[in-house]
Amino acid sequence: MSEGKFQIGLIQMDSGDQWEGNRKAAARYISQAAEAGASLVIFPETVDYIGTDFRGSAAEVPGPVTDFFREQAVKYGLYLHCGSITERVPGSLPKNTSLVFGPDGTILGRYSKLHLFDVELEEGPSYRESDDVTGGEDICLVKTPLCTMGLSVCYDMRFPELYRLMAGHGAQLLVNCANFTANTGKDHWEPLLRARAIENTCYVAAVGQCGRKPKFQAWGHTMLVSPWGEVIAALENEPGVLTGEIDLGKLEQVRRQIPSLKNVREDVYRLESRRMKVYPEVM
Ligand SMILES: O=C([O-])CC(=O)C(=O)O
Repeated sequence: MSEGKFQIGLIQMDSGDQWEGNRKAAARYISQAAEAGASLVIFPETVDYIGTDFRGSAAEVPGPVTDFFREQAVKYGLYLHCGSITERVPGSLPKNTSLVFGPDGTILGRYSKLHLFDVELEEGPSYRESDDVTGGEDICLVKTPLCTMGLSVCYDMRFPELYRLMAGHGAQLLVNCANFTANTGKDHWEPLLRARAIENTCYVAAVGQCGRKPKFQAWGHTMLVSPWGEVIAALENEPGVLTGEIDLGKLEQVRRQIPSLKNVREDVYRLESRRMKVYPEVM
């Protein structure tokens, strides 16, 4: 790995309702990503379970499911974002929670999906994620020796203020782990990802679920986008590993050309975060 450059491995999964099968697939893909030289591996949303009983499947975080990911991070000596897990929350609905592990197994960051997918589509079912899940409370930035990551999950992608806040606080890589619907994804997925990359001059790593889910067809199309907005690499709708290079030198080059993060008119308008957590926690 040369200065400011590293390989990232994005793992597109077709998770079902059996953790054992999902775990075996995850183990296989992570070994492929490590073999391809990835220093950071990222999984998609609800990696451990996709079925009809999210509440029943909820697990402790950290707990046995996330222990698997921690062990894999240590085994291969890499940074690992576990996608998200349905987190059991005593006395409340579960949360949709991500953990980031360091190569020594330390938890470096924790984020729960803020925006819940409560929508009515004309040509498709309606979704009420808030019937099953409760939203998180904090924005999450994770500083690692590789880069600074801003975390998000799926529908969060439609809320540009979240990403601008994370970029304004130092994010270089905006991560979205998703289980996007094909109905919306065919028109919205790529434009949203490229817009978040361009407007924030950040890399975007968006890691999807693929295949048929109980309520919808998942869109897949895991994608790595450059700070200039180019699609560096993408998958279609099969499970697998997408690898690509993150080059912070290129990011700086784009920011020198288009310093939009600096050209903000704070005298006219201002975005404010009430709850920003920066990991390792310094605030
Ligand atoms: O499932 C989600 O959270 C988001 C999604 O498909 C969309 O925004 O179209």
